[in-house]
Amino acid sequence: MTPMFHQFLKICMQDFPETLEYTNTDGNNGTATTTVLKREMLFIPEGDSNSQDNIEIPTCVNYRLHKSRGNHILDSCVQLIDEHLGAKYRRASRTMYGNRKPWKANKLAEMKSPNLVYVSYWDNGALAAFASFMLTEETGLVEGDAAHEVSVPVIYLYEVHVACVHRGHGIGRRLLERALCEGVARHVRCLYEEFFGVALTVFSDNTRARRLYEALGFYRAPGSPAAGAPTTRPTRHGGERVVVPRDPLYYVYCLHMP
Ligand SMILES: CC(=O)SCCNC(=O)CCNC(=O)[C@H](O)C(C)(C)COP(=O)(O)OP(=O)(O)OC[C@H]1O[C@@H](n2cnc3c(N)ncnc32)[C@H](O)[C@@H]1OP(=O)(O)O
Repeated sequence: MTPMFHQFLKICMQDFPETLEYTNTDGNNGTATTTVLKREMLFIPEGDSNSQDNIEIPTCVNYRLHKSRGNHILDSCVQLIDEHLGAKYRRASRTMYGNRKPWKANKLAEMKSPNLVYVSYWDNGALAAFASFMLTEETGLVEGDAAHEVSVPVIYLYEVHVACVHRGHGIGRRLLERALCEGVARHVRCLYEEFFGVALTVFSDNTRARRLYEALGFYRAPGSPAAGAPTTRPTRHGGERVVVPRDPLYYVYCLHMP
């Protein structure tokens, strides 16, 4: 494990709260109930279980050393992704991953990429929410870089999901805004002069998630896929028809934190 990754994990443990709470008030009788979600963190280390770099980090599950717990967390995460976006992934898998394997096999392989960090929150043993991300390098984010070749250090958000029963209580916003952007990314910014900020990929038709990202200041990255400009085509009767190109499958969003 590199000292940088170790430091990154420490920052994540500091900035993501150990519990998340929200209160629900019953509209009929005014009774308030508080739900407390408990944090569990997981990271995917580089190398195998025999690697000397494989160290125990208190309160953060090392996937290679605790495979059974790690697989339980990953399986719960992929199940939540399936509930929320399974239909989209089924349609898009071949284009996104360039093979004919079932999307879940592709997704699980991606989810085990070294240096991914998972921050999950649990409600009595059931996964309530999670975010997964990686400190990595990415191109296509820098304005004015016409060839989209400049590579910058960035926190890439792979997934953020809140189970339906826990939605609309500010959990998504708290995880992204307070913990990831104002917390982790700001702290990483202090370590890295050239650190860019946060980036992510979102299906273009996922309007709810896009609205949340845009509300937090994310914008379409310069190198993101984009719909082309509308064009006109002559009709058989000598008129003109406007052709509006379809949205791309996904957009890349980013948040620059100078
Ligand atoms: C990189 C990626 O992972 S892209 C994929 C993103 N994830 C998904 O699409 C999975 C399915 N969706 C979800 O899990 C959730 O809806 C999330 C993560 C997008 C948002 O989580 P929530 O905890 O519900 O969000 P939260 O309560 O913080 O509300 C955030 C915003 O969503 C909007 N919102 C909240 N409730 C609703 C609702 N019922 N209908 C529409 N919009 C709503 C509001 O605009 C809110 O903004 P505000 O904070 O200014 O009021």
